[in-house]
Parts: sequence; C-alpha cells; structure tokens
Amino acid sequence: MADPSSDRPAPSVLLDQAGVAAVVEDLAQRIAPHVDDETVAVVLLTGGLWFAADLTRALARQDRHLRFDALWLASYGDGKESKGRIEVRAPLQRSVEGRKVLILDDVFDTGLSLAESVRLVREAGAAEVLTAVFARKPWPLPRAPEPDFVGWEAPNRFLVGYGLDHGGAWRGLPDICTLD
Ligand SMILES: O=P(O)(O)OC[C@H]1O[C@H](OP(=O)(O)OP(=O)(O)O)[C@H](O)[C@@H]1O
Ligand SMILES: Nc1nc2[nH]cnc2c(=O)[nH]1
Repeated sequence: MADPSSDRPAPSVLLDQAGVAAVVEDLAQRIAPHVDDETVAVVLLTGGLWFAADLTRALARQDRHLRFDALWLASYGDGKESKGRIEVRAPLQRSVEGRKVLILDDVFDTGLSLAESVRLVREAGAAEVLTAVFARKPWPLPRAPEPDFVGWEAPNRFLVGYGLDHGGAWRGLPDICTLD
C-alpha cells in the first residue's frame, strides 16, 4: 500500500472497511430517533466528508432524510499535531436559524474543532445542536465538550484513511489505518 514514489511508511489497518460500515450502521440506528427531515447535517470539511456521505445514506435507509450543509474548518494543517487554533475557511451556505443541527466529523481529538463548530452553529441561530464523530481519540479528561454520538474509540495513534489525511494523502483509504 506504500506510495512507491516516496519513502512514506505503509499504513497498517486498525479498522477494516467492514468494521467501518458496521460502526456507521450502529451510529445511524442510535442517531435516527433524535433527527428528522428538518434536521440539518453539517459536515466539517474536509475529513468529515467520507463519514458524512456514509452516515446520511445510512440514515436515509432508516427513513431519515436530513438536509445537508458544510463548514470548512482547519486545525491541523498538514502536520500531525493540532495547531491549537481553528481557522474558518468557508461558512455555512444556508440558514440554520431555528433548526436542529447534527454536526458530523471524522475524529474527535482535542475537541477544539467540534467546540468551535458548535459555537459557530449556535451563533448562526440553530435551535439545537447535536454532534457525532466517527472516531474518538483517548485524551486526559476532561476536555472540550464530548460528542453526543461516538462511533469508534480509537487508540492513541495517528490515523489515516476514511477521510483522515497526512498532508492531503490517504483520505480515500476505505480502512482506518495508522502510519506510526
Ligand atoms: O479534535 P481536534 O483536535 O480539533 O481534531 C479533530 C479535527 O482534526 C482534523 O481536521 P483538520 O483540521 O486536520 O482538517 P481536515 O478536516 O482537512 O483534515 C479532523 O478532521 C477533525 O476535524
Ligand atoms: N489525520 C489525522 N487527523 C487528526 N486530527 C486529530 N487526530 C487526527 C489523526 O489521528 N489523524
């Protein structure tokens, strides 16, 4: 799986694509009772796209047809460490005033990205904000407000695949892998 044109290490699989699919289906079953067709799913770009695409389709199979929007935030840049501050690269496209919003992201680590997105969505007038992440990294507690829904408890490793990148690479891997 290594890129032959570089000396990047080969990713090793932590959760394969069947495991990813099972986590998403389980999350959809847990989330479905809390959302309806007026709820706006807000994906945090870029990494959350793969999870959001799968989760919204899993919710549709449960007859929940959510609206969809995106917030483009960046905290990690191309490195393996959080920069400790969040940059807003693109705001919401439509009003969420008075609506329930379900924020979706691939991974919860320091919690800064999710906390900032909750703040932005509340500031935009959302009536209620729920949060769901595919993976949660271990971290000394307490940290920023925990997500309402967590799919998979990840080990304390640097993850790639299923939206998670290293310098823009590896997002399209269907498995969740680690580089370290
Ligand atoms: O809990 P935190 O410490 O804030 O980390 C989690 C965030 O870090 C990654 O995003 P990144 O800023 O790297 O942008 P990306 O979505 O483009 O990968 C990831 O997609 C989460 O949004
Ligand atoms: N790619 C990637 N981004 C992250 N953001 C927070 N934790 C991680 C991680 O393990 N991998």
